[in-house]
Amino acid sequence: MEAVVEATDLEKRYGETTALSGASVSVEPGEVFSLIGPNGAGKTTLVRALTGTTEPDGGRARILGESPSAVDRGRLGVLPQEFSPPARLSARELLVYYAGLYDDARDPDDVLADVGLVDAGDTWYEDLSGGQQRRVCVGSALVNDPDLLFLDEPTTGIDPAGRRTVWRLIEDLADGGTTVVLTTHDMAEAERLADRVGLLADGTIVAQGTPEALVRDHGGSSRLTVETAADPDVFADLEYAVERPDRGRGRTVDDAVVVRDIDPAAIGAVVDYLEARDIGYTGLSWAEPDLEDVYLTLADVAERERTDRLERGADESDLARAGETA
Ligand SMILES: Nc1ncnc2c1ncn2[C@@H]1O[C@H](COP(=O)(O)OP(=O)(O)OP(=O)(O)O)[C@@H](O)[C@H]1O
Repeated sequence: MEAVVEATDLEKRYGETTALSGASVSVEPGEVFSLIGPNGAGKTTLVRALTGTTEPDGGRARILGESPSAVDRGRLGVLPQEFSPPARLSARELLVYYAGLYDDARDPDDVLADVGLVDAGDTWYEDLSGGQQRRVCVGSALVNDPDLLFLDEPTTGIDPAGRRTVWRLIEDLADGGTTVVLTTHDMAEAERLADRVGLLADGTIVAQGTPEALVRDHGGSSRLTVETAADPDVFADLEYAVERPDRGRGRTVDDAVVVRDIDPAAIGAVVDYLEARDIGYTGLSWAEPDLEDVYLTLADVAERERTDRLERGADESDLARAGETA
């Protein structure tokens, strides 16, 4: 089956900044594909290159079998990260307005219901809460019942209940065959919605796969977190690896330790160990690795590689300068 989204080696530079450095991604019909990655990794730029709002400097992008700028706009839905509709139109009027841009649009009231805003339909956009505003924006990307939907951080600023409304909406769309590409910083969102996840770092996809495969390959081991100020050394006689929790980028916390690769059935033995040695603790929690662990591990590796590259670059230019003056 032909991919609905096909990006090959996309490059994009803004002056000195490289936003995309060979990003390749392929999304199958009906898939929900989530792009995750640190701030500035290039997610929005990739979405913009794929939706025809920015022209890449290199590589090739195709969506729905066409170049992004040539694709039938009636088949495409786009929610940009920054989107400011007219402030003095009500939620309903905005959806009516956007629906009017298409020949065969959905009933705006149905869209209003889908995004959970029937009660706020007559409120001016500027008087809606931030989360309600974002939901109207999500609705505006759906009015044409697109075959392919790009959502750039759709749930940012939306409260937990509203976020679930949007998640269910995306799930229903996917069940109905819509292909969805979404960017998010919410790992629970990616894990719940995405068939596949692509982690973008430094303008390139450093890992992609189903959430399960990514967790298996990069998530590390299960962990038992013990909230204690005790030094990890006091756990030396325990038959498990014990360390301070890593909060990413080399940062650790000092009021907890993590017991690695431990079966839930063995938690009792750890409690016995703590009690026998009179080691004070205020809580215990066990967790399997998840997408957040994958994210923290891979983003950390990418960041270290970037720093190394920058340092090597600085060394090389120092050498070149030294060569010039010699
Ligand atoms: N129009 C622009 N002009 C100049 N630089 C830009 C422009 N758009 C993006 N950039 C730069 O390109 C890089 C990638 O930005 P991009 O917005 O794609 O990242 P992102 O992964 O979406 O980040 P975030 O998670 O913060 O939304 C950043 O360094 C950004 O500053």
